[in-house]
Order: sequence, then structure tokens, then C-alpha cells
Amino acid sequence: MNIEDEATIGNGDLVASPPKLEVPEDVAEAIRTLIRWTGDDPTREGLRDTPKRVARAWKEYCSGYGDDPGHHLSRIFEEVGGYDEIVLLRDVPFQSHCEHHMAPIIGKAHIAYLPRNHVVGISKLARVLHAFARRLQVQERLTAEVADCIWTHLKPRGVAVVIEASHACMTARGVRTPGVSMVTSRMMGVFRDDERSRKEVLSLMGM
Ligand SMILES: Nc1nc2c(ncn2[C@@H]2O[C@H](COP(=O)(O)OP(=O)(O)OP(=O)(O)O)[C@@H](O)[C@H]2O)c(=O)[nH]1
Ligand SMILES: [Zn+2]
Repeated sequence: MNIEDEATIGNGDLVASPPKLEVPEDVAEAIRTLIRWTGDDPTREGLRDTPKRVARAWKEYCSGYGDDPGHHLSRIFEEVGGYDEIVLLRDVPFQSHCEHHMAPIIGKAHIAYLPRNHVVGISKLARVLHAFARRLQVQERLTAEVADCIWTHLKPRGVAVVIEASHACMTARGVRTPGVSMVTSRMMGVFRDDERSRKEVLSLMGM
């Protein structure tokens, strides 16, 4: 193995870096046009490879378009020792981009459900979140899509999704107001209909 072709991951293991995606010329040219329009010279040394890097970065930010969120919930576990209380994944960090400015949305999600007959592997809830987040989004739709997906595929007794996020289009440009976070929630089933259940899940989320 050639050490220069490898990338080191957190636990010290070496993994092969993926092959570089081909960037169509019209995509690279669009980015050169943007660089020129904002005031720089896309032919100067430091910017020469930037259009391809930017294009590949955007494919990565938007990789959710190639990811079917419901597919992650297809493997269920029926035998969970009669567990019938809330399952909550708290503080799941995510990144998305707003569809208005294509600026970063950085936040965390709390995803809970009350199982009916079965559960899913807990990582799958985070996979569903990322499949929707890695697209151009508004936070309200992201929140609703995650909740609806769990509701449809798991048919649980309740789903609660709360997302807190900071929008770079508000902090780095425009109104330029740092430190603001937007909070959105979607409650379904018992979490919508029963106040005690809603209070319980919100309290477990630390709200
Ligand atoms: N509701 C909602 N609004 C968002 C989200 N992301 C960005 N926005 C807002 O989308 C709005 C777009 O408003 P416009 O007036 O069309 O765009 P703009 O002139 O760039 O607005 P400013 O950001 O106020 O400068 C802004 O108010 C943004 O803050 C989101 O996830 N949800
Ligand atoms: Zn925006």
C-alpha cells in the first residue's frame, strides 16, 4: 500500500481515499464565473484547482439526493424484551445548506419515537437525518421530513423531532446576527395528542 494514497481516520486505521469524481467542464466554468464576478481572477495559481474542489465539495454537501432515507429503516428488530418506552437519540450533530442562500445550517437534532412492536438500530435514526440534511433545505421541512419518514416506516405510537440550528445566512451575511439559533419541532401520534407524553419527551431532550 502506498502511504500517500491513504487517509488516516480517527482510530488510526488507514483507509484508501476514494477516487476523485470527474467534474464536468460547464460546472467548473460556472464556479470560475462566480469567482470572476465576486472580484478575483480564477486563472491565478491559488484558484486554478478551486472550481473542481468546490464542485466536489458541493456533491458531498448534497449527497443526500442519492440516499433513500426510508431504506435505512427497513431492518427492524422485533425482540426487544417487551421494551415499550421512549427511544431518544439526543444531540445528533448535522450540517445542511439553506435553499435560499446555499449557506451552511449547522445544528443538532433530537429524534425520539415510542415503539409499537419493534425498534430499529439506533444509528439508523442519524442516517435518516443526514439523508435529508445533505440536501438544500429549510429547517422546517428537514424537521418534518425526518419525523414523517420514521412515522411511515416504523409505524410507532409517537414520533418527536426537535432541531436547533444556526444559519450562516443570518450570522455571516444579511442581518449578521451571530449567536441566534432556530428551533423547530414536529410531534406526531401520542406526542402530539397527549400532553404528558409530550412533556416527558421534551424533558428527556433537555428542553
Ligand atoms: N423559515 C426559514 N427561513 C430561512 C431558512 N433558512 C434561511 N431562511 C430565511 O430565508 C429568507 C429569505 O429572504 P429573502 O428576503 O428572499 O432573501 P434576502 O434578501 O437574502 O434576506 P436576508 O437574509 O434578510 O438578507 C431570509 O429571511 C432567511 O433568514 C429556514 O430554514 N427556514
Ligand atoms: Zn439562507
